[in-house]
Amino acid sequence: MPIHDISRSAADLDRNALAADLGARGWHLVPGLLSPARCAELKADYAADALYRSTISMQRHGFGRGEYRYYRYPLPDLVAALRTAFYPPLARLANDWAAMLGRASLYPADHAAFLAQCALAGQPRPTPLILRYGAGDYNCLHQDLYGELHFPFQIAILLSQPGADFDGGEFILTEQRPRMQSRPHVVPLKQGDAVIFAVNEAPRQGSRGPYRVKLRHGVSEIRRGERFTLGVIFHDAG
Ligand SMILES: O=C(O)CCC(=O)C(=O)O
Ligand SMILES: [Fe+2]
Repeated sequence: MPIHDISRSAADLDRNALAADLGARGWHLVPGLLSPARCAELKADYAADALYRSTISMQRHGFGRGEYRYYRYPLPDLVAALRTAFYPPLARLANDWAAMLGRASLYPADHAAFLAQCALAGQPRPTPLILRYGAGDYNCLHQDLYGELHFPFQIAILLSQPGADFDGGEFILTEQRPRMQSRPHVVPLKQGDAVIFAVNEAPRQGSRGPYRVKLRHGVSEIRRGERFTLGVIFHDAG
């Protein structure tokens, strides 16, 4: 599968819009990152057991309702390409955020170096995953932290077509602001669109200096049909 267009999409990211969107609301939309054909291929491979290291029933864990599967190493080329290509521009912003939050610059320039840090920190297991929801399923608001070491941004790509393959199933993001009520976002995703969002916290500039907001994401109930998502998380798991 040719993957050069994934690198081009990452290189074409509008850095200013990325920083502005993530800073102001915690998410940035990348329309049409994956073609319908690629979405179809990823969905068809949901049944290919050899590709996955584990399968999680969300209901059993109290995470909601639905199922997801973690890919094993070596990742499918496309999934690996997404991580490799989108990491560098996001790492630059991650280091800017770390500075704003008063931390030392932590993230190396390329993803392989960051994965080596994860492995050294006892987090060697791959985290990219594919999620499948049917009617009545949903994903509770959560954060994908898999250990001490985490990268501040992740990507979710909608593989199904809203209105055709499924109804309902909106991608939801909430910002919990200190001593204030939480602010909800519904991210308008079409098939193949990607949302880049903050994993844990985001720095904000207040009138009395910088403060932090906590972010969580989830999916509202799928009312009809079947909905698949590809989740690209940059840190590995313990
Ligand atoms: O299905 C979705 O849109 C959300 C998936 C998710 O929680 C993730 O990619 O981390
Ligand atoms: Fe998630």
